[in-house]
Amino acid sequence: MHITVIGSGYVGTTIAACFADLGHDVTAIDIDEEIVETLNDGQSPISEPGLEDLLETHAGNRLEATTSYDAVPESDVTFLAIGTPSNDDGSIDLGALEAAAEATGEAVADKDERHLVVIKSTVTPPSIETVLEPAVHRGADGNENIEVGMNPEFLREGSAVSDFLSPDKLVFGASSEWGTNRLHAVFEPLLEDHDAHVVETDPQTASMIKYANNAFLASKISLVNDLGNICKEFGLDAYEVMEAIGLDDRISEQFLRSGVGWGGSCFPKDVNAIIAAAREEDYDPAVLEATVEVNDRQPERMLELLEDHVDLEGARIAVLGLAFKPQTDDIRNSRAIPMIELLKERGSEIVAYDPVAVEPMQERFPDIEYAASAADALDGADGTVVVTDWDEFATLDEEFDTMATPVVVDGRRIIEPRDGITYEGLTW
Ligand SMILES: NC(=O)c1ccc[n+]([C@@H]2O[C@H](COP(=O)([O-])OP(=O)(O)OC[C@H]3O[C@@H](n4cnc5c(N)ncnc54)[C@H](O)[C@@H]3O)[C@@H](O)[C@H]2O)c1
Ligand SMILES: O=c1ccn([C@@H]2O[C@H](COP(=O)(O)OP(=O)(O)O[C@H]3O[C@H](CO)[C@@H](O)[C@H](O)[C@H]3O)[C@@H](O)[C@H]2O)c(=O)[nH]1
Repeated sequence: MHITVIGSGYVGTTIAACFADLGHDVTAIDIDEEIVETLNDGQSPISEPGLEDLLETHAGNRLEATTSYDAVPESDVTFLAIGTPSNDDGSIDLGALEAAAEATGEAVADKDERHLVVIKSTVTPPSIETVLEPAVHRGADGNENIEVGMNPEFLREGSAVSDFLSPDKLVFGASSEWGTNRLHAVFEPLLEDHDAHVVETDPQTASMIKYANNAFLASKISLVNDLGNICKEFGLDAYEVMEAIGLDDRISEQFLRSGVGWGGSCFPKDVNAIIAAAREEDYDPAVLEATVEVNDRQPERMLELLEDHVDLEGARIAVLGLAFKPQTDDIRNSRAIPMIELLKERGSEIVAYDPVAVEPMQERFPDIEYAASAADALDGADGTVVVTDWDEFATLDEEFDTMATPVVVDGRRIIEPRDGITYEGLTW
């Protein structure tokens, strides 16, 4: 099949490379010329394990990148993977996606065969029906051969390629049997090798499944954090408790790691967007609001634990970990951001370290000190907060002996407590 993928950001690049790997001919389209050039050079515009290899193999072969929409009518299916950033009230800004949807419609306005336009971006209901489908049809000038579908994406940063190529489930949102069959044809090479569940539904339900998925996972972590905070109050270990409840198949052992909370480009944006969409319908989503509230409180709780041992005014505090999770340099909504803000408010002198995410954080906080290693950050510090669970932090040991006062508050249960350091786990 020939697939066009519009938007070559995080999701677009990953799916374009993976579709090519599945044997499809792929045209990746982006308005950013630098991204297009990078892709055509067989390089990746984002850092993601395995992606560079796929691009090296398929660029100039089964994968071509361009700024032009000319390939759209020649293709069998078009995926739209454009950003849907947050507005101030938490709702999503559909502007860029709507413009791309309309331009896609224009590109297929004269097409005589049926064409499927698939929304890959995460969008709240009812926007497919109220904004995106009308934009495509407006562009296509009423051409009835054009159908709009929805295929939400569940990949995680740091494991995007393997998540895409070995999914638990695929969700095909289409408004006709033809649309569903088309999506089956796209994913057939993947389903030949992988036993994934396939959910066939309408586009609006497909868009809600994506939000329900992320809202459920974020709420699971917030619930675990709430329970973890209670465990800590009673001097109990939340990890021992969660290990036990994870043995219940109905709960599952995944996403039970309590700590400083969830960040990234998806959970915060998506939970706030579905809350805003619910409020728009005059529904008050109490559990989801509490999910956000618990998450917002965790960095403050960490500092309260630190304050039990260190007077923060003027103290030198090492922040270990700046990325929102390990294996990425992405700092979007990282818990390190509120942590640094809170430490600044308290008048601490901050020294921060991350194996890969120093540069983006320097842009966000140019006025704090950055260390070249965890050892350097700890040297002479009055206390440290561990915010990201990078493997290298698990091997820290004698580095703590160089601290002025070896107080460690661990937000990710990554440090091994031992004699000689004052250790506080956030929920254990
Ligand atoms: N990042 C993730 O892990 C992830 C996972 C699942 C779903 N999503 C969702 O997927 C969507 C895309 O996210 P992303 O992180 O890939 O976004 P992104 O911002 O990284 O990429 C969007 C790309 O679209 C391009 N673009 C903008 N307007 C265009 C136009 N008119 N024509 C062609 N290209 C255009 C931009 O130049 C950019 O390269 C969002 O809705 C997001 O919520 C993201
Ligand atoms: O037990 C856990 C698991 C995760 N986290 C935190 O949760 C956040 C998100 O982690 P993860 O889900 O691994 O990363 P993302 O790349 O944000 O992926 C989520 O968001 C994507 C974008 O929508 C979805 O496609 C994925 O399915 C969904 O997992 C990170 O800050 C983690 O530190 C915890 O605190 N405890």
